[in-house]
Amino acid sequence: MTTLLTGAAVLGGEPRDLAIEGDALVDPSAIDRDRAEVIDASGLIALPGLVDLHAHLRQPGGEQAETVASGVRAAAAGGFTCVFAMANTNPVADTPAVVEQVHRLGLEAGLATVRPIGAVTVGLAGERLADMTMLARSAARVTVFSDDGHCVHDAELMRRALEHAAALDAVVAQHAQDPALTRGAVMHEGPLSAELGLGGWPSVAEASIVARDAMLAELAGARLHVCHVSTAETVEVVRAAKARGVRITAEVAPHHLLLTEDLVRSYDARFKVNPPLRTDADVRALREALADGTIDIVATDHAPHAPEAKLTAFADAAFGMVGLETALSVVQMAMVETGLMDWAGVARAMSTTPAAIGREPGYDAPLEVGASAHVVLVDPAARAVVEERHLRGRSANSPYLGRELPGRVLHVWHAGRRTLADGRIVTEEVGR
Ligand SMILES: NC(=O)N[C@@H](CC(=O)O)C(=O)O
Ligand SMILES: [Zn+2]
Ligand SMILES: [Zn+2]
Repeated sequence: MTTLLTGAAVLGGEPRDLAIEGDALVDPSAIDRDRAEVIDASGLIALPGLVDLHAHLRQPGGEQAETVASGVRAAAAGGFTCVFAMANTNPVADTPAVVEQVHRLGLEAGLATVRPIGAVTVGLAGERLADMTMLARSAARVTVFSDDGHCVHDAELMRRALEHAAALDAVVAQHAQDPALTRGAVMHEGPLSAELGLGGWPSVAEASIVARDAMLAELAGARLHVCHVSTAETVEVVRAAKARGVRITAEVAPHHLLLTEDLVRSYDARFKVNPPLRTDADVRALREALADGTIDIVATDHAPHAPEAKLTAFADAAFGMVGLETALSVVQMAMVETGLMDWAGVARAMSTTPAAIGREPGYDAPLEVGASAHVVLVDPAARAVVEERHLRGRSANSPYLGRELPGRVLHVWHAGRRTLADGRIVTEEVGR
């Protein structure tokens, strides 16, 4: 079966045709056009399948909020063809049994590749290292390790984790949050937290851990990845570490590129996230850092929560927001429509580079003939108010409900198989 996509602006550039045959992109001039399914892609932008290095799929243990199967539906709806699943499940993904279970659930669900992230420490307790070598050598071939949700706070443990990771060509993804500086913290620390009477999370609690970890990574000769950078101070630390030649990469979550702390005035727990929404100055610094490459990638930190976890007082509610379905639209709004980044830059930040960090093959030659057919067609001119029915995962804790966002993901192919058609999930994929 051959599919011909005609006239798409490939990576936002000049319109040309793309052809998908089997699991690969082939030369459109070399196919039998009479036997191909033709999709008119004029006016649409073709991007490579998006890769999310940071999503919470909640299975095992949190199935009321999300499952691997529901998570990949949200992923496909958002244009993602590969999702790295965070380790803070119950049980924690600190053994081959758990990472292999998540990996297998991903294969059963289809729609996208699911790559389990392994825990750094047993039970995410920060006391002793998980058997990282066993996780890397398991059938799930773990390449990213993270205690996300918790900071690996003990410097000696972090040093050893980085040394193990270096030996495995893996990366440690740190949730940078000094626990002592953030006790009781539920929002950004500043005049607004004082006014609202809510515990404050100071920027230094993030930047200080990143500074320490950059030095440890340099010492270990290891790769360090910084999860969800949220402040201007952290951007400066990452910039300085890169200038020194430290092997450091960093991600920003879409919500930190668009939303600010004033939303917390509503006391609506949809706006409660860790790290918290920050200030306008932070948003500006994060956008500039993503545009200039100081921040390498966008990762969703998709964090679904059941309604009960959010329908409480702000201080008691769970941290986290869903983000797979809306990520590309938010990046279009914050980066492309502001002129800070072109679509080729978006493809780098949301596909090529996260795949390279996670050692996921098939994304290094986006949309070139011979490459794996991970393809997304986006209508950049569409605009829509986000409603619950647009969210395909199990949870609806989106900060964008009721807000208009640009862009619509229309079609997705994962390794040549259609996973989204006219914005609808192609369910034949499920169960293959
Ligand atoms: N981001 C969040 O606010 N929450 C995440 C944990 C995390 O990413 O730190 C979660 O697992 O719910
Ligand atoms: Zn985190
Ligand atoms: Zn997270």
